[in-house]
Amino acid sequence: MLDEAYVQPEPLGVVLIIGAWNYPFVLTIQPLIGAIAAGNAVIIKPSELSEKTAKILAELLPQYLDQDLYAVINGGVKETTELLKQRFDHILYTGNTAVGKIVMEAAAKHLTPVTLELGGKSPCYIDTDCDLDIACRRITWGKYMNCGQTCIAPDYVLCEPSLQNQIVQKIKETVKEFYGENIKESPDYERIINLRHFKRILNLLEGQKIAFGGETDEATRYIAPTILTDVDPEAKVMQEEIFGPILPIVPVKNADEAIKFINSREKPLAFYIFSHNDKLVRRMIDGTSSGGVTANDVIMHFTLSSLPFGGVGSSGMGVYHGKYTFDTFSHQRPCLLKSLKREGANKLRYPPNSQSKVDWAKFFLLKRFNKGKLALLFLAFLGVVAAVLAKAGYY
Ligand SMILES: NC(=O)C1=CN([C@@H]2O[C@H](COP(=O)(O)OP(=O)(O)OC[C@H]3O[C@@H](n4cnc5c(N)ncnc54)[C@H](O)[C@@H]3O)[C@@H](O)[C@H]2O)C=CC1
Ligand SMILES: CCCCCCCCCCCC(=O)O
Repeated sequence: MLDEAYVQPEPLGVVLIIGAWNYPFVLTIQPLIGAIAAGNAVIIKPSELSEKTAKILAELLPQYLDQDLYAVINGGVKETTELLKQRFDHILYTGNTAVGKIVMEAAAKHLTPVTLELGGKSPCYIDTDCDLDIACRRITWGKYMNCGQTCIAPDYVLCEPSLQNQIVQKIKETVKEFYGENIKESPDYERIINLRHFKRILNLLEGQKIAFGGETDEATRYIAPTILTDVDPEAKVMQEEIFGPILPIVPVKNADEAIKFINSREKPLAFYIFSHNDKLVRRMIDGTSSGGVTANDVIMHFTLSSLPFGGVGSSGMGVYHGKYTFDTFSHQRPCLLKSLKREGANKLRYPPNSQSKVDWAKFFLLKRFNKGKLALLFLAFLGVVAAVLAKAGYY
């Protein structure tokens, strides 16, 4: 009661931020802002795949930030491997799970804490009690934005079989509304980052029932917005994160089967539920685990700086965004400031021990938690009297 207790955040030291290519600016600058706010020095390693952004970051940042404290290092696997041999005070890595393990292993050698922003297959459940027009419009936006190369894009849809054809029809109409008759010509429809990823995504289409889309062009790395129906949970397209504009629909009997389906797989980065039924939404949230959730929309939880963003299990560890970025890059140092006075009150914890000391300790430490409201009030009153007496110098 008479001491001062507080938490003082302190900078960790030197932070390494390793970014990914799909949103190359935001995925480096957003953590950088929090790391600076928390008082750290930072090394940024942008993705070599988005080479133009990497180059611009290396050109621009030194013009605005102290070069001794904030450095941009560009390079690929060789350079990053070399960087990871150094001792950092925190590493925030965004990218695929396999490399996440490499980063964590390298960090472990120096006991460096890590935040791993990884990926996964984010499911999207559409309930029968739902405004399908709105649901499909929002899903179309979140799935085909950046050509499906978004870590929290809805990876696949789970719904009752009766909804499948309606969903295909409505997404088809929305694609036309968003990108026009000739999607290839739309300035709003992107391309796949490189040939390796283009071929990887094409490979996922093999043997699948294409209900919409499916057109591709290797020369421009174009893959049309595509929907697959009646997808077998064992199919290749259901084994890895798609990270491209392909939306498989896996029919399930009901919400319970959807929950079981989700829980039988690795924990996803995001989970989306579309339903008018609030109870069902809560039940599905309670019955599953994922990095984050948005109900009746997709992607949007990422945009709230009041919410922590991050994965769980194989979709990552640790969180950032808003104040959470500051916390991630700080040590929360608990401080208790006592005075050298009032030594009498401390006798209770010093030897020699006695039953009466134990009884008093129990009274102060344990019993107060078991008291009713009146007793608590009385204890609070006693506390105030004790404090006043102590202040007045009687203690
Ligand atoms: N949780 C999140 O916030 C986000 C997660 N992602 C996930 O990232 C994945 C896509 O990114 P990637 O293709 O991995 O991006 P990437 O190929 O750009 O790699 C990410 C970073 O890891 C570095 N790297 C690659 N191989 C390495 C190695 N062997 N050793 C050390 N460093 C290495 C790269 O230089 C790059 O800076 C998807 O799974 C996606 O879901 C993407 C964006 C956001
Ligand atoms: C108001 C609309 C704002 C849309 C922002 C979308 C940002 C998506 C970033 C997803 C994260 C990622 O894949 O790296």
